Amino acid sequence: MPSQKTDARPGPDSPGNRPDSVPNPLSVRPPELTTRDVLSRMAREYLKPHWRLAVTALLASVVVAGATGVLPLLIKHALDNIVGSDSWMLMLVAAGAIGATAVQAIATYISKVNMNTIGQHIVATIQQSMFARIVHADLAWVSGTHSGRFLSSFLYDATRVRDSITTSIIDLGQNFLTVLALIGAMFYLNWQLALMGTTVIPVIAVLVRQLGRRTRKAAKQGMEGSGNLTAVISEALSGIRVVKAYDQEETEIARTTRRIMEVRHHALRAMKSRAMASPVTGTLSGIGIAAVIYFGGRSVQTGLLTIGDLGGFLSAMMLAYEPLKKLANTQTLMQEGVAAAIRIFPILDIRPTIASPEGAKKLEVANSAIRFDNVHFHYGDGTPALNGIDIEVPMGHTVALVGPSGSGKSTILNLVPRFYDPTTGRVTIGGQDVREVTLGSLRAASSLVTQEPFLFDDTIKANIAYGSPDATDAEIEEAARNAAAHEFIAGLPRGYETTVGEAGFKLSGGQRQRIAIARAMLKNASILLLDEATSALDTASEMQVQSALARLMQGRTTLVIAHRLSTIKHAHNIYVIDDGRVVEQGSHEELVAQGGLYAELSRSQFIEEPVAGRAASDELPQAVAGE
Ligand SMILES: Nc1ncnc2c1ncn2[C@@H]1O[C@H](COP(=O)(O)OP(=O)(O)OP(=O)(O)O)[C@@H](O)[C@H]1O
Repeated sequence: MPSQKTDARPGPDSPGNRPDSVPNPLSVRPPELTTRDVLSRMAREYLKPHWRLAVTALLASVVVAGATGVLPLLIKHALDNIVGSDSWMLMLVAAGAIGATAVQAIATYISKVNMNTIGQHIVATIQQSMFARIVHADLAWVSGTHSGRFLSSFLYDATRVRDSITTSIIDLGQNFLTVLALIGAMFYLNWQLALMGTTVIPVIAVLVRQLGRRTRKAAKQGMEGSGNLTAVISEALSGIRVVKAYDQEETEIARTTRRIMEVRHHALRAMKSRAMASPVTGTLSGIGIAAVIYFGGRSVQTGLLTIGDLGGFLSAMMLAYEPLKKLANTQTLMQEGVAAAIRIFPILDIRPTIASPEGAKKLEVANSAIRFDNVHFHYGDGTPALNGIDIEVPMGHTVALVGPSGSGKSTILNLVPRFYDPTTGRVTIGGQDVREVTLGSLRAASSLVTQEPFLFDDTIKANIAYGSPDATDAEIEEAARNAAAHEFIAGLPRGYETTVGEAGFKLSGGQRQRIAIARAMLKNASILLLDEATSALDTASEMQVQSALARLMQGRTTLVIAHRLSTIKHAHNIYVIDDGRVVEQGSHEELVAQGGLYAELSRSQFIEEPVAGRAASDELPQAVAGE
């Protein structure tokens, strides 16, 4: 489980002070891919697995196109036979028209159902693989990106990719073939008129291509805007208490409104260039039809064409108008899909650097002693956090990390389960480099209890059993008893089946802590990583949490970040960290006697504690050390 503290780090949380736009790794990547690259990758990854459905849809499209292409010829015969008064032939032509439209309807149904089936598979596949990539990605990458942006990619970008793939098959396939069949019919009826009527098509193609480019740009900006919008909304909602406490509702509304307006602006631009496709196609087709009416009409008058030829020809042109318009829209829709895919691909391409090396063995936990050997570490942005750390936690011992805020304590803790890897130096457990064992066995060997434990929106039972899916009810209850949580859980209306609500909101801080301790109890790992709670629990609650922790520490190799020195007086060893270095180490008494940083911290806390009403917790250190 990622440390809450680390995740919460980006950005100060004082409202009104934040930049309007948080850097977004999803948009920072330059879109160096061409439309062709994107389309061929989309086809390879999403269409290929469903090629049978796609081929059936395409065959159905050929039938639709063929049946549509026959209609102008039937109209020609109908008109010629009206003039020639052949009622038998007329009936036959009418029957033919019914047959052609019926075939067209059935084939359209088949192609639509197939393509929509593919479309749903595509969305599900994209969302599934995106989520898997994000969950497996390095913590540094995930915590550097606002979750709202992932949500926007999940919800909007994935469906846009689906739409562009399904549309390109239906429209490019069916409409293109239909237009082709109708052009064929025109040439069959009269090639000179056909040449005249189709000269507008290349002009339409060029103009529509231009519009497609504009749509893609607007769509890309719109998607980035949607990402920013989901980010600000989810941030405002998750920090709603701070928003209210600082009376910043209006600021948040204004910030979100700016984002909404931005999205609206881009959506309108995309819509306008998309909407332009229809009038462009319509006007140019109209010019073509007008030319055919005039010159075709003249040919009928001079006897070069029959009335059927002209009627059939005009109906072919009219029938071509709708698919031509859709074909024009396809270009813009496809460009929206390309823009969405360009945002999705970087997520799908994430390869975690923190992973099990090939052929790695499982961690042997018979000896769970932890060692940090000359560990240096800096974060991705270059911030040096650790400068040559040497720490030893003998098996079964409790070692505490103490130091001013920002000195590097959490960073040290995060290196044990490999949330991050040292820049140089190494971390070992029982002599095994943590980078050389399987990640699964490493994470299974340790339990992490954070300052503000995260609870899922699920039952208390499921929260305790998180990470121990095979635990029986009796084991869950035993863990809760050891964590001093059973009593309050049993007092809840639905006991262990009570849902804790979004992020455990309905429970008190101390109760949440004890559920997290029960979770760690149940996991029963030999290493315990503890970021001690600083939140002001009331004295009774704090005593319960502390005694639960003391039981949890018993017999485990424990590395604890101590914010309150009274609780670690009896730790086996205390390391004082300052500016990413170990500046002092020893027992509480030794460190106090040294008169250094620890003694200073100790003095300041001694002065503050009675004020904070925490005198009672001084009774606890013996229990906390688990001795
Ligand atoms: N994700 C991060 N990206 C960049 N810098 C970070 C990140 N997390 C921590 N830092 C920086 O690394 C240094 C050490 O931070 P760390 O959280 O380890 O300190 P800490 O001793 O645990 O502080 P505190 O007691 O306030 O929790 C600080 O300068 C901090 O600003």
